[in-house]
Amino acid sequence: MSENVVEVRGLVTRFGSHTVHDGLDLDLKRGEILGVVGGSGTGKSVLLRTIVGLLKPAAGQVRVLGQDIETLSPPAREALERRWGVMFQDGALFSALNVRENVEAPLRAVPDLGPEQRRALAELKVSMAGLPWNANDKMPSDLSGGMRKRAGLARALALDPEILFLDEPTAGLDPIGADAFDRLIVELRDALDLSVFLVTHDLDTLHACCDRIAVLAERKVLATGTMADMLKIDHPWVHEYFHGPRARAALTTGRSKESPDGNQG
Ligand SMILES: Nc1ncnc2c1ncn2[C@@H]1O[C@H](COP(=O)(O)OP(=O)(O)OP(=O)(O)O)[C@@H](O)[C@H]1O
Repeated sequence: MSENVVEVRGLVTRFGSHTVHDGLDLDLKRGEILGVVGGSGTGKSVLLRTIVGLLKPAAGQVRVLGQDIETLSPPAREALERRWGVMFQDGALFSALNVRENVEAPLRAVPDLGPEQRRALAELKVSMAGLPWNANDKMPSDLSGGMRKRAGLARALALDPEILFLDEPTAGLDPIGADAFDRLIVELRDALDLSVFLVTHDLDTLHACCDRIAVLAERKVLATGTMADMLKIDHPWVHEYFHGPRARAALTTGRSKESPDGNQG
């Protein structure tokens, strides 16, 4: 039986009187890429932010790598937080730091790591994220959208995480850049034994990367399963999403899991 690296049980999240999740259950299994989909405003990003401890649930439990972040002492919480990396939608880079310095930022929390080692590790992650060597010295404002996302990914990989959280990694990328990013995610999962929680609207990404899909609707996870399972679900939004014109286009022209390795975008 595969181990769950994230377990969400009976989650309730609220902003004032607005209930976003009401009794939501979800698992992320070790080694899988889980695609989290749902209509706009269904709470995909809020779920991600709650799992990584940036938002406090109103009720329910979130366990990551077997631990409930809410119950941990500050040092234990920091130690747990180092075991995952998060890539936010816009890369969330520090605008006053160059790419290398952005990736070095989380490494500053590691004791006994000197400046030279920190620099070398950061440059390694920049290269693993598929950026050219000369990107290290560039400022975020000098990067294309795709390069900013890769820099955000490099920073998420800085501490050798076990879990990678990605919020809409291909949003705003052209199809070739998005295709390359999908392949990079799969390559990194395979090479680094990552478990990946991937929020997306991109049907091509679901086809190309995801082992399982979780659909958020009606304030909970309405269904989880493979793409084949999703195609059988008789719920109006799920049916429209997975059988609509864009879904058909993704099926016929989309990025297949079996595609040969590509270039960076
Ligand atoms: N900090 C906040 N304060 C108040 N409401 C919030 C806050 N963050 C999110 N919300 C609300 O929670 C709901 C879920 O937001 P969330 O960003 O998780 O949606 P989403 O599913 O990721 O949407 P999208 O696909 O459009 O990115 C929305 O109604 C949003 O307005």
